[in-house]
Order: sequence, then C-alpha cells, then structure tokens
Amino acid sequence: MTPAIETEGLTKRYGDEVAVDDLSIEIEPGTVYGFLGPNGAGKTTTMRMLTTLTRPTSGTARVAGASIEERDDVTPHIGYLPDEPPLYDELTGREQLTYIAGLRDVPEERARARMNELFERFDLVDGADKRIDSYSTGMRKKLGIMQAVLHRPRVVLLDEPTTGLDPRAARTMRDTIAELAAREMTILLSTHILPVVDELADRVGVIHEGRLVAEGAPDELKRRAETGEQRSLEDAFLDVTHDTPETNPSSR
Ligand SMILES: Nc1ncnc2c1ncn2[C@@H]1O[C@H](COP(=O)(O)OP(=O)(O)OP(=O)(O)O)[C@@H](O)[C@H]1O
Repeated sequence: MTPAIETEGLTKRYGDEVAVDDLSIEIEPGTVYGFLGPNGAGKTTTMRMLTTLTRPTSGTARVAGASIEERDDVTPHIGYLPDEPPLYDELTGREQLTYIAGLRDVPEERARARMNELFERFDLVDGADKRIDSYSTGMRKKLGIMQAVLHRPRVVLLDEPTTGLDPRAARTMRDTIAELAAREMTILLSTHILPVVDELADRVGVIHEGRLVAEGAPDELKRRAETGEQRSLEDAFLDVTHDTPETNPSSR
C-alpha cells in the first residue's frame, strides 16, 4: 500500500539553524500519527513542508502519493489546520466555509449539507451567521478544522488542534479526529498534550531539535520507558527529549 505520508531525509534550514534535520518517516493510510515534541522541535515546519507552504532545503516527501514539489497534485488531497487558522474576520463562519468550498471545488449542494453537519457537530449553529471577528479562540479553532475537512481530504494535518478549546470542545475535537480516522483518513496530529496522543494515536513519532528520536505505538514507547514502575507517555517523552549533544534514534 502506498504510504499516506512518506518523507526521506527531509531537512529545513533557516540560516545556521536546522529546524528539521534529515527526517524520514512513513505513515500508513488510516493511521493517526501523533507528532510529539517540545516547543521549537520542528513540528510546524514539517507540516508546512508537507502542505507545500514552505520548501525543504533538502530531502523529499510524498503526501497521498504526490510529491510535495507538485503543489497542485498534493493540495486536493490534504486538509491543514495550522496553529492559527487562516480566516477572514469580516466574513461569517458560513461565508468562510462557502468560500473555501468554492476554492476546493466542492459542489454547492454537497458543501451546504456538509457545512450544516459540521456546524451541528461542533455546536456552532448559533455562530454560523455571525462575523468571525466576534468569535472566541475556540470558535476560530472549530471553524479552522471544519474548513480543513470540508472537502473530505485523504490526509489531514492538525497542528495543536485542542489548544484554546474548553473541555467540551476539546472532547468534540478528539471525537472528530477518531471519526475521521475511522473513515480511513490519515491524520498527522502535532501536539505536546500527551493524553490526546495517548488516546488517539496509533503511532507516535517524537521529534526533538528537528530529529526523530523515538517512534512506535504509544504503548511501545511507554514500555521502553519502563523501569519497573508504572510509566506514562510523559515519562517516555521526557526520556527521549532531554538535552543531549548527540541523539541517535537507532539506539533507542
Ligand atoms: N520562518 C522561520 N525563520 C527562522 N526560523 C524559523 C522559522 N520557522 C521556524 N523556525 C525555527 O525552526 C525551529 C522549529 O520551529 P517549529 O515552529 O517547526 O517548531 P514546533 O515543534 O512546531 O514548535 P511549537 O511546539 O513551539 O509550535 C525553531 O527553532 C524555530 O525558531
């Protein structure tokens, strides 16, 4: 089966700084892949390369079988929720989604039905016809994920999807992610909220200083951190992301 996401030696430098360093990962279709890492580890930069928003310095990647060098081939298959969703403040939520549906060539009737379903799901029916500049952070986030999945992409990249959400909205977000995965979408989920990954991810990749320092099923990572007592994903995370001058993923 063609991997949903495949990177080979993916590297991004900003001047002397290496934001992403020789990243090679393979994600099978239908997987929720938890992309974990401390602040500045390179998660967002990786997502921006995979969504063709920034070009790698070196290395290659394919998303839904298409090379990230071919923007038009990649973008129809992906949905992206960045940390701060790009929204037009002067539009209403419904107008924003209608605009995105148009860009994505979603037929009008289908877009309308899908929008209504999403407004219901995210408990945003009352806000649908209000201007986005009146939205709270959580409402903006909800609208952001709606526009990321409106066209039912094969691969969804979510950057910190639960940040800024109240517990109920965070629950809806987690349920939605689980449902998208059940529908065979592949999800790359970047977060530093470990329980979210623990609950949802089939596999976890831990990135630290731009490099993949551990990878496996959540339980596998927990076991690796085991020292006789009950260990959590947090222990595993802290174990592999403490500052070391040389971190070799193959030795872990
Ligand atoms: N446009 C840019 N110009 C210069 N440096 C950048 C740029 N974007 C990212 N970086 C640097 O690359 C590194 C990785 O950043 P990135 O945003 O990818 O990390 P992250 O894992 O998403 O962090 P966070 O969890 O804080 O969002 C950081 O050191 C950051 O300062």
